[in-house]
Amino acid sequence: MSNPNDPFTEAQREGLYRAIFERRDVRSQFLPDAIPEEVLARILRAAHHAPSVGFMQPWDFIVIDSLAVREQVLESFNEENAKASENYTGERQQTYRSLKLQGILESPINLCITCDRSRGGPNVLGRNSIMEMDLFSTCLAVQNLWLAARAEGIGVGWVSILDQDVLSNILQLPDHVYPLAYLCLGYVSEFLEQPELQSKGWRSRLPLEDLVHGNSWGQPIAHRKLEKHLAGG
Ligand SMILES: Cc1cc2c(cc1C)N(C[C@H](O)[C@H](O)[C@H](O)COP(=O)(O)O)c1[nH]c(=O)[nH]c(=O)c1N2
Repeated sequence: MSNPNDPFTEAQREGLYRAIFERRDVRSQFLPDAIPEEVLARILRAAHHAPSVGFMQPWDFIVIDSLAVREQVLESFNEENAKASENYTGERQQTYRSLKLQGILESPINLCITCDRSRGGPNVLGRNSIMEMDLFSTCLAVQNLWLAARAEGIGVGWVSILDQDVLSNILQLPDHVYPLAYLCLGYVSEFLEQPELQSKGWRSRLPLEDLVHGNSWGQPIAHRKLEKHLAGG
């Protein structure tokens, strides 16, 4: 049992922040190398230790290595991606079409993290007014997995350009189970230094100092001397 007054050592803190800042969404850099079972088990355990509303633990993890299943998912991606590209015109559309937004076949494992909306019965502590809390909890499992994978040298890419009903059908999910995150996992040739959407000129990181407000929307926080520490994104 760890002592609550026992802070992490500097090296432990650095490791945690390294995972946070060097985590990337991966789609172009996957290697075909298999992920050892014990490593996969470790990152799944990290996901399972996420916080959840009422300790509901609404997640399941569908580990997909079947090429046939992945090809069906890719077909849904291609359809939805073609529609998405129609949201843009001109140069922006060309840039959109040049982006690689999934690594479904290149990665050795796909993982669907689902949210069982009925787990624990109809009354879940903390999910009485805001019913989406189970979905938010499942997102935290995704983030835990993403960070643990980074620490293991494994890249993760989230593919959301999918029709969720088609995906549910492919994976034969029951009605009360929501396919929250479709992820591609694998070792990588490199972790990019910055988000691929930034390096490809699609969108940049916003300045953190513009996003932190004092007391109410738009109020400066200068009086807290916090502002000078926020510069640098
Ligand atoms: C809920 C959700 C859904 C998606 C994503 C992320 C999240 C959180 N991202 C990845 C996204 O583009 C990426 O996280 C940002 O561009 C920031 O880059 P890094 O994750 O820091 O590398 C993503 N990327 C992609 O290529 N195809 C996709 O369908 C999606 N979908």
